[in-house]
Amino acid sequence: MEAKGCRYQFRVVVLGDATVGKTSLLRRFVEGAAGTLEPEPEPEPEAAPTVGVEFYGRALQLPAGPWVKLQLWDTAGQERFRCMTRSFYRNVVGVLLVFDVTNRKSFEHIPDWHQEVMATQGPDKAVFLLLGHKSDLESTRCVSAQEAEELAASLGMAFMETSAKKNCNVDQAFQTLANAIQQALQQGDIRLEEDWGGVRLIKPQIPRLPSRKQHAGPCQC
Ligand SMILES: Nc1nc2c(ncn2[C@@H]2O[C@H](COP(=O)(O)OP(=O)(O)OP(=O)(O)O)[C@@H](O)[C@H]2O)c(=O)[nH]1
Repeated sequence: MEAKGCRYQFRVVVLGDATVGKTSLLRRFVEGAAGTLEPEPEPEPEAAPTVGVEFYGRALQLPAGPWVKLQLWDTAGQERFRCMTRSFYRNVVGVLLVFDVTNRKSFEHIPDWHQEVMATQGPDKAVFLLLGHKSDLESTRCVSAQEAEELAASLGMAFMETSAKKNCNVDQAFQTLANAIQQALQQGDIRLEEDWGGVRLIKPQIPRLPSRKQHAGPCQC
């Protein structure tokens, strides 16, 4: 992950039901940055379910100027891993809540995911963004953008639609979340705290000058 020149590290968790596309979204975002020659690589059709938590990273430049390092935690959507994934909620500043626009149940579970994080973190610690994923599957869609927007508004967050398959809005989603975190920091809604890993300030590395021989000054004898 590019760290040079980064001023902050934001820790972000991606949550949502199994198979909504969390891993594909993250991979698209991270691998997109590596400059692949294929403009539209297909998400792996037989993508294996995430076991526990996996980590990704990418640096982003904020419109205000500074670079941020995004540390991204991909969680397993399956219920049997919930105990493990829950332990990661406290130390995040950003949460992407993902549902699949063709899977009604995954949309209905969004308030539960939101509540899980709130119960661990308390209010005002994290910035949330709701994502309706697989927007390329228009013919089998069963959640409209309007009702998703209404849910997002009722939970106090923004909403976007994404597709890893078509590479639609993927970078924009992470950029939107990072900008909102930066604004919350600037306005003092989120504060840096020593024992909290959500936001870390990255101190610029000052190059060490070669040590010079110490002169003891004029001889005293
Ligand atoms: N059509 C379409 N399919 C997608 C998209 N993103 C992911 N998929 C497919 O959805 C399935 C599940 O994707 P994953 O990324 O493994 O989903 P997940 O949410 O990480 O799943 P868990 O690890 O079990 O929680 C795979 O078959 C992907 O190829 C997308 O944008 N469009």
